[in-house]
Amino acid sequence: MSRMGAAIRLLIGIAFRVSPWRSTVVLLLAPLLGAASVAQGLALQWMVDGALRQQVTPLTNGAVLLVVVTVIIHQVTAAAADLRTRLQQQVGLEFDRRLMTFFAGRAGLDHYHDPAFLDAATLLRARRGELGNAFAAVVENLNVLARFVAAAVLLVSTSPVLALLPLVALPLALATRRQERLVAEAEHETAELDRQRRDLFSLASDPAAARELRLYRLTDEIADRHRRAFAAVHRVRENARVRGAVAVMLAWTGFVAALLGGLAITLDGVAVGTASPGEAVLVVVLGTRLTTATTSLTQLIAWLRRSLDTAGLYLRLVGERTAAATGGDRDAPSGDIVFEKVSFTYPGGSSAVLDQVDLCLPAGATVALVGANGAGKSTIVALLAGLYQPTAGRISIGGADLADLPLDRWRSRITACFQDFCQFELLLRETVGLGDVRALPDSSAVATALDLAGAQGLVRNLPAGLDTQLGSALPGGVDLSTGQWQKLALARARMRPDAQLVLLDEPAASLDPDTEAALLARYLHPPQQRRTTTVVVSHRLTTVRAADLIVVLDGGRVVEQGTHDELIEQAGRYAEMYALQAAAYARTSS
Ligand SMILES: Nc1ncnc2c1ncn2[C@@H]1O[C@H](COP(=O)(O)OP(=O)(O)OP(=O)(O)O)[C@@H](O)[C@H]1O
Repeated sequence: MSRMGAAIRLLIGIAFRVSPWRSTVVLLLAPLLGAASVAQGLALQWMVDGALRQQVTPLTNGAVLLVVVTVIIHQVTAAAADLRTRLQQQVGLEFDRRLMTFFAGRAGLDHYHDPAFLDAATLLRARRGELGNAFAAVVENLNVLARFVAAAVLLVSTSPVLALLPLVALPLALATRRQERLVAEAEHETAELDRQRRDLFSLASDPAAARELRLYRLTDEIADRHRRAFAAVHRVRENARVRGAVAVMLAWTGFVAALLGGLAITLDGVAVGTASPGEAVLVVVLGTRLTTATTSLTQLIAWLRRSLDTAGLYLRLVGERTAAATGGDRDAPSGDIVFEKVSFTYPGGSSAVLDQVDLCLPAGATVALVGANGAGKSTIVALLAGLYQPTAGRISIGGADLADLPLDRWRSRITACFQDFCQFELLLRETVGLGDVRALPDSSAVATALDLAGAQGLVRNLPAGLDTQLGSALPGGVDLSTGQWQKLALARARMRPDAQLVLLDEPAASLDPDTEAALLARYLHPPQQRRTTTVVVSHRLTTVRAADLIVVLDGGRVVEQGTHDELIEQAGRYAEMYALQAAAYARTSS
């Protein structure tokens, strides 16, 4: 109940924040309209009794009341619905804004490893449209509640026994509530399977997978898995719906029986003269109203419950995981970046992928991280970017613990080209300029960044130069090769020329050898600029041999480090890998 209360408070709070006056009007009008509709029954009672007793005053009063109430209800309902729809959209928009900030604004990536988070996030993404409607559900329920109360009050004035009639709706409401709860539980229970089903759908419709799906003829296999996942999800959810429906049906039977009983009592009263024919009309009208109100109530309660469940999901997801504090304005001091006994296990992982790493990245140096697949190179890059926190040990920058530095400030001092860089399908100038949002409108900064990344030639060949729309799915959009996208990602990383730390994770994986050589020459033999520390992850040892420091990782440990010459001299792991690569290169080029 307290969760429901919190969800209602959240919805009403947001509505008042986005539009106080609309919220006030909508929340006041809903119960007023509900109560006013019952007055139509009263008007009919006056008219019938007035006509039978041949009294003009009650007849006229009844007629006037009926006309006025009907017109007011009609006009005001239309206006209130308009206001409510607009408010509903505003509330939905506010939830979308909050969710985007929540998902994209979280400091690290830990939550993406948490299955419970992923399930809740998938459910919330799929049902987020309901958050705006949830406010409407609250309003409509207020309206129906007012109709019930007003009907009960009027029925008491006729016969106290009849006042019990609205109470018969209670089991119906409870049964409907139970059905919704069962369905919601089934949805939570099957959330993971449903997420897998959606992933399969995305896989089948994702252009990135299109080639392999066709080549390996996987479409049927994927469709089959999707169908099986759907059937399993549907079975559980349908089962819950049917179990709930049985109770709802029984409650309806009870309600209809009570309604007929109430009518019989009143008609009996008319027959023996203890009730007027007008009162019988009132009971018929209110009984009909009660039936329609109950029908709406069952639907509305279902709607309300589901909406509140979605709002509760939002509260659980967002409320319990407030974004890590990134406040403060302390910059990282300049100086060496030092790993002291750093160990790391991915959230939910069972074994350490970095094991007591001791490492010094000298300020201003270019450091190459090399090693076999899975050695831990990208994990070191992720820790340096503050995307994860070490499980043990500490990373310091110029002596200051990275864990104590405001993450936003630290991130503003670094720049990166990640292994799985993002293909922002925007105007080319924006795709690059996003590397420093403040400089986004600055064409010369974008041009310099492109130049530094060796991507000016690419821009010259595009129809609208910097203003070319990227992404073939967009009208007039141009798609690029993976290597060209990578050049733009590298240019993006050049938008912060005064960065303290540059992270390049396989920056040349998609580049041709000439471009790669030219690119790495810029990083490995930087001009006078020695304030920037550069970390390059690469498998191509011939291209990183000029680095100031080469760090060899194996199984999450640093096994060797030194300059190229020193490592060759040591005749260890690096020398062995280097010799193998050089021999392979000599074979392929001869
Ligand atoms: N997101 C993740 N969740 C869980 N484990 C991960 C994740 N990313 C990497 N790992 C594990 O951490 C280990 C180190 O991975 P990492 O990506 O750092 O290696 P790498 O040296 O960069 O490899 P590669 O050369 O293949 O890019 C691997 O064993 C991998 O299975």
